[in-house]
Order: sequence, then structure tokens, then C-alpha cells
Amino acid sequence: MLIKPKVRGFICVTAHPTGCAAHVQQQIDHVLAKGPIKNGPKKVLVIGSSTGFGLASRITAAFGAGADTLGVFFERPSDDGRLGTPGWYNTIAFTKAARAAGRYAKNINGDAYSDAIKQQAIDTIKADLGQVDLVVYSLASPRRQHPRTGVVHKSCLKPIGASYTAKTVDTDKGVVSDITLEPATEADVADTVAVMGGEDWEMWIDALLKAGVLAPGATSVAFSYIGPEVTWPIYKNGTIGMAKIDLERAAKKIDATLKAHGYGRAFISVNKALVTQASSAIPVVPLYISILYKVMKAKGLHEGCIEQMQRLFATQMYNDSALTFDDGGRVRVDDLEMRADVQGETAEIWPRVTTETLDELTDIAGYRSEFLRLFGFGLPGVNYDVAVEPHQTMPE
Ligand SMILES: NC(=O)c1ccc[n+]([C@@H]2O[C@H](COP(=O)([O-])OP(=O)(O)OC[C@H]3O[C@@H](n4cnc5c(N)ncnc54)[C@H](O)[C@@H]3O)[C@@H](O)[C@H]2O)c1
Repeated sequence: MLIKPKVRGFICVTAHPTGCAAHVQQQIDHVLAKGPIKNGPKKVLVIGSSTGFGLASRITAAFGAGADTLGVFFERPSDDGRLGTPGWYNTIAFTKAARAAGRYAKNINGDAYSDAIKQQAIDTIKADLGQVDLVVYSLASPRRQHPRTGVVHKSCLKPIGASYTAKTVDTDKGVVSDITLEPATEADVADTVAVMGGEDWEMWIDALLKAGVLAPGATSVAFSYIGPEVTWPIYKNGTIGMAKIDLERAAKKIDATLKAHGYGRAFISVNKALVTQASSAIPVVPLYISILYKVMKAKGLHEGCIEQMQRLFATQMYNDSALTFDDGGRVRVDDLEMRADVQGETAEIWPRVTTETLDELTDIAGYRSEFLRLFGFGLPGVNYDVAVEPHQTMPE
């Protein structure tokens, strides 16, 4: 099958298996080039391991620290004549590469919010790894079926209190326009907290502890975003921001639980704004990212998911380093994004961006190519004019 990108709004409905593999390999190469991470994790569970920050942390653990990894994700597998989602192909590529390098890598494709998948992960850890010493929690999902009530909660991206009008970009068409977002209801907030807040992370840690599969001294990390004021009504102060406050609440509770269990630790890492499948769905944010990329690339400060996770592991979590916390007890790898000069220049560009000036003032081209790379398109060394087999099976 010849596979070309088919972009529909903020999603690409096709994915290229060879391109996804090349994207994973690029990330592995980055981690290898950075050199080994001393005293790194040995046995790692990554929840949300197939794309974005979760995949990057799995690659960093396996190829930077030589860790065995178990990945949990929710992806559509390929079938005869039918494409899978990028995370499916990414995981196949990762698994083959990790095993070729002599590392254990197994995968569970299913709903991480369910009790059944938690149990499957526990059974796999018991059978293969004994215990894990790092749990990365990196889910980004539009919905969660609550395992106790059966209720399906849907997360949303809305401001709270008042409607919010701001500039946004249709990244596909290159049109800049104003968008007005109506405020969330109380139910919207509660639903978003139920999906993207900390309850499920707590349920994972409780289940792992009860089953005895968490090593004494284990670490757990989950990810958040803060960003500049221009995005606060839709992010930090919006429904997703309320979920992140709940994630921080959970981090403190899990930290206390893990400290009681062999001096472990749990914390939130605040990461940089990046093009991922999750962030491309947020209004306003892709325009901000396009400006930010322009400014950060000009200063030589640009990072993607893999640079962020490699830096988090090598300069905060392991490698004889110690976690440094902000006033809110969070680790910040968004430090370069939030630098005063970067934010000053981004804020200066923001009001001047129009459809006409988009190409000149922003890195919309970089945004688009990074977006396509998420789906395996535009990778160097991949011949997109050659037919590829869409059906790729996951190694057992
Ligand atoms: N992208 C950004 O700019 C950014 C910045 C800072 C923090 N974050 C945070 O990082 C975390 C990860 O986001 P991302 O941008 O890497 O997202 P992503 O969409 O690339 O990855 C989400 C992962 O979750 C998995 N997943 C989704 N629903 C699932 C389910 N029900 N069961 C099992 N797996 C499921 C997917 O398969 C995938 O592996 C989120 O907490 C997000 O808020 C993102």
C-alpha cells in the first residue's frame, strides 16, 4: 500500500509504519548520543508509552539507562489492508530495537483506566520482572470509563467562569482567526478532572503496591503544563488546568505513600509545550507553539519530547543528580520555554500574527512537519513512493 498523509482537522488519519519506525530510531539515536545515564531505573512501567512524552521516557529508560520496560497504551492495531495508529507502529519499532539491544520489552494494549489492564500489568510484572522501580504516568485521553461506577467521563478543553476569545490557527489551512470558547459547566470540570486528574494514577500505585510489585524506593512521575498567560484561560485556568491541580494533589499523596514504602518518591514534571496528538487538539495552543518554536529555534533552545525526557532523566532524576523543585514542589523542564527573553519575544509576536503574516512570523512550517512526523511522514531516509505493508504484528 502507498501511504500518504490524510489530515482531517487536527488529526492525521493515516500513519506510515516505516516512517514511525524511523521516528523512533531518531529518538533512540538521540539518547545513545547523549551517553549512558548513571544509576538509572532498571525496571520501568510506562503508562501511556506509545507516543509523546511516554514513548520518549520509555526510550530514555531503555537506551539511556539500559532498563527493562513494560508499556501500556491504547492504540488501534493494524489489520489486513488496514492501517494501525502511529502508537502501534512506534511500539513495534521500539520493541524490536530494545530486544535487539538485549533489553526486555513487553506491551499491553488496552484501557489503562480499567481494573483488568492494571491486573494484566501486575501479572506481567510478577511473571517477568518481579518489581518495577519507576512508574511513568503519561496518559492523555478524551475519555475515561470509571472502573467503580461504570460512568464514562469525557474531558473537554474549556475556560472557566467566562467565555474566552483568542486568536487561534487552523494549522492545516494556515488561517488565523478569533475563536470564542464558551465557559465550562461544573459537570465539564468534574468530568475533565475525572479523566485527566490524579485518581487513576493513585489507583495504579495502590494496585501495584498491594500486589507487591513496586520496588522499595520506587519513583513515579506524571506530567503537567503551565505555559504563559496568553494560554491560561484555556489551559492553566481552564478545565484541563483543574485536572492538573488534581494531578498535583495526587502527586503529594502518592509521594507520601511511596516515602512510607522504602523512601520512594512521586512528583510532577512540568514539560514544554510540544506538538503531540494531545496538544494539537487544544484551541489557541498550536498558534502559541508555532511562535514559540520560531523563537526557541532562533536561540538554539528548541527541544522535542525526547530531548525533554532525556534531560529530565539525566539532570533531575538519575545520573547522580537531585530533583530541584519550584515553590509548588514541581520539577520544571519547561525552564527554557519560560525564560524571560523567550516569553518576551513570543508575547511581542503574538498580536502581530495574522493569516498573512503566519509564515513569516511563526514556525508554522516547523509545526506542520513535526505534526506529520508524529504519524511517520517526512522522515529522512524513508521513501514514501514505495508501497509498504500496512499490517505489522506486535512482537509477542
Ligand atoms: N504535549 C504537550 O505540549 C504537553 C506539555 C506538558 C505536559 N503534557 C502532558 O504529558 C502527558 C502525555 O501527553 P502527550 O502530549 O505525550 O500525549 P500523547 O497523546 O502523545 O500520548 C498519550 C498516551 O496515552 C495513551 N492512552 C490514551 N488513552 C489511554 C487509555 N485509555 N489506556 C491506555 N493508554 C491510553 C496513548 O496510547 C498514548 O500512549 C499528559 O499528561 C499531558 O497533559 C503534554
